[in-house]
Amino acid sequence: MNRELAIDATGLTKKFGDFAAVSELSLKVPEGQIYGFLGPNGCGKSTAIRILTGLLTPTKGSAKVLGIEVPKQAELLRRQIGYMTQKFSLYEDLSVSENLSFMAQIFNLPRDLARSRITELMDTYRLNELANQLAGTMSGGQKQRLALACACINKPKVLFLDEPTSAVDPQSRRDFWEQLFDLSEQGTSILVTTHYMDEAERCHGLAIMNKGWICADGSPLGLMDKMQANVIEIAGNDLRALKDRLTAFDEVSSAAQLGNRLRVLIDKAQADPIGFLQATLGANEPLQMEQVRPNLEDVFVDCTGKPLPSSPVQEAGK
Ligand SMILES: Nc1ncnc2c1ncn2[C@@H]1O[C@H](COP(=O)(O)OP(=O)(O)OP(=O)(O)O)[C@@H](O)[C@H]1O
Repeated sequence: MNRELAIDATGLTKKFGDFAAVSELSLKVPEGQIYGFLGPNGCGKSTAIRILTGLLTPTKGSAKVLGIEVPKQAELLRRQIGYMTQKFSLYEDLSVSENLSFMAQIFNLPRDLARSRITELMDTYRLNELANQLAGTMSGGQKQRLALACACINKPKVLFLDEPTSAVDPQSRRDFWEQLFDLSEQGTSILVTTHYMDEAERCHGLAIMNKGWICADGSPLGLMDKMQANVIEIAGNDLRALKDRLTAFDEVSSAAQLGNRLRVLIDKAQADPIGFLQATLGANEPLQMEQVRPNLEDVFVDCTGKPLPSSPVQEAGK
């Protein structure tokens, strides 16, 4: 095992009956990095995380997290990781300090150590003034801070965060990411699922999943550079009709309106995308076209709109 990898998964597959929720997933997360896990709803991100945390047994494949094999050594691993799920994993009828004390008990922290750790976490995550408030009465942002504090009670070396920012405002999300970078600097490796492209851009590395398969993996900049489509923005009138016309062509993988512009993804096999569009639309249309830099949303749309690889697992299950 390469000790510089916090997560090292190869060929993980999870089937529920005949349905493969995760197919041949390989994922390498270097120690200390924040790795983003993206993909459409239902593509298998949470299932993959549940396998990596040792909560779910894969149908096929193996993974090592911190050098510990899952699911074989799941109990050993659980003491060294933190897991925050998308539905806040808090006890709503317990106060802030009671939630933290309860987590400390689950991890069998000695009483003195628990006390000092809880004090430290209440300071770090600005929970002191809320110590006696019931978790169920807190705002989304406050609950999120408490959930992160709870997930960190055992000073985890790897943190798994499943859509941790789905219920919080932009400022709270920003603060949350600053806290993740503090943790990363202290050596914690983080795998975080998100549907927000601004969050994805902050990650050191990204894996994008589609229908159980990883369809792209790399740094945000690397993924944008490698994208298999050029991006053209078209300004003009009647963009809804234009969109319908363009998406009928195989070369156009996506067209989406942004204000008074249409953002069009055109297969890189077309060496001259603007020339292609002009020829396609005819010379008498007064349209302004400009080739622009791809962003991560383009990468996401391009990658999740592609056909899936043929799956030996799915074929075997037929
Ligand atoms: N225990 C289960 N039994 C049967 N099917 C399941 C089970 N758990 C997950 N699935 C299915 O596996 C697929 C992947 O689900 P998963 O929750 O991993 O997706 P996700 O990428 O995390 O989605 P989201 O972004 O919406 O949270 C879905 O089709 C889901 O219905």
